[in-house]
Amino acid sequence: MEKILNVKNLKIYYKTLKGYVKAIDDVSFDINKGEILGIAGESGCGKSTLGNSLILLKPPMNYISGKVLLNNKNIINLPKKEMKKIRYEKISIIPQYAMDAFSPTKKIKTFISDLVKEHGITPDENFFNKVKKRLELVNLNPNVIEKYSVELSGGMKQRVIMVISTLLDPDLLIADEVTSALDVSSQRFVCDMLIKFRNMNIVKSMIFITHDIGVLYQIADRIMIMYAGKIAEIGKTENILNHPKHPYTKALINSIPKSNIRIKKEKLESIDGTPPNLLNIEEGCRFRFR
Ligand SMILES: Nc1ncnc2c1ncn2[C@@H]1O[C@H](COP(=O)(O)OP(=O)(O)OP(=O)(O)O)[C@@H](O)[C@H]1O
Repeated sequence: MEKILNVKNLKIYYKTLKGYVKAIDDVSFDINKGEILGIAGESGCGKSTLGNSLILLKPPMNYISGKVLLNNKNIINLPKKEMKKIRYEKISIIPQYAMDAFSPTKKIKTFISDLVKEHGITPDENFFNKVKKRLELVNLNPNVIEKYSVELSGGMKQRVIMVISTLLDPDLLIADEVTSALDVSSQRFVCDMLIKFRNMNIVKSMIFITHDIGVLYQIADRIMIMYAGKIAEIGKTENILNHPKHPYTKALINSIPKSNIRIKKEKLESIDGTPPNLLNIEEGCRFRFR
C-alpha cells in the first residue's frame, strides 16, 4: 500500500514557565494513499496539537524530535516560508473553530481573494469559476461568494470552508472538529462531502479529528485513539469499534449514546477520573490512574 504520510517517534512539547507539556509524546503512524484516518480521544489528549504541528509550529509549540514525511519529504519544523509553499497544494487544514475565522465585514469573495493572494494565486475569473463549481459540488448556490458570513448558517459556512481548504487539491487534508458545532443532519452532510472529495481525488488522504468517536463510524477507514499525548490504539474502523483492545477505547465506546437507549433505559457509562496533567509527566502507562 502506497504511503502518503509517515510519522515516526514524533515529540511536540509546549514550553511553559513551569516546564514542558508533553502534548505529543513519541507518536508513530502511517496514512495510506486514499485513506481517511479518524483520530479520537478526550479533550486535551493532543489531537489538535498533532494536526496543527503538521502545518506550522507556532510558539510555545516546540519540536523535540521525530520525523514527518509527506510523500517521502520531511515537512516537520520547516521554515515558515517553505511551509507556505506546500500549504493548500500538498497539505491543508480546516482548523478547529475555522467557522469563526470569517470577518463579518468582508464578503466571502473578498475573504477568498485575500487568502489565495497570500499564497501567490491570482483570484481571476478562471479561479472563481473553479470556486463556483466546487460550491455547487457541496450543494451551495455559487452566489454565496457575494454574501457576508453573517448571512450564512453554520452548516453553509462549514461547506464554504471545506471548498476553500481543498481548492488546490491537497494530498492530505486535516479536518479538525469540523462536525462538532453542527446538528446531526449537517454532520452527516459534511462527512458525506468529505468522502466525496476523497472519492473524486480532490484530496488524496485525510486526517479527521474528533472528540466524538461515534462520528467515525461514518467516515473513517482506520481509527487512531489518543490518550494523554500517546496512541492508545490504532486499527481498522470495524476492529476498533467492534473489538477494541485498550480499556480506554472500550470506555470511550461505552460512552456513545445508542439510538435505542431511552427505550431500554440503559445508563450511559462515563469514564471515572480525568486525564493526567501533561506538564512534566512521568514515564509509564498514562491510563493507569483510571
Ligand atoms: N499553548 C499551549 N500552551 C501550553 N499547553 C498547551 C497549549 N495548547 C495546548 N496545550 C496542552 O496540550 C495538551 C494537548 O492539547 P490539544 O489542544 O492538542 O488537545 P485536543 O485533544 O485537541 O483537545 P481539544 O479538542 O479540547 O482541543 C493539553 O494538555 C493542553 O492543555
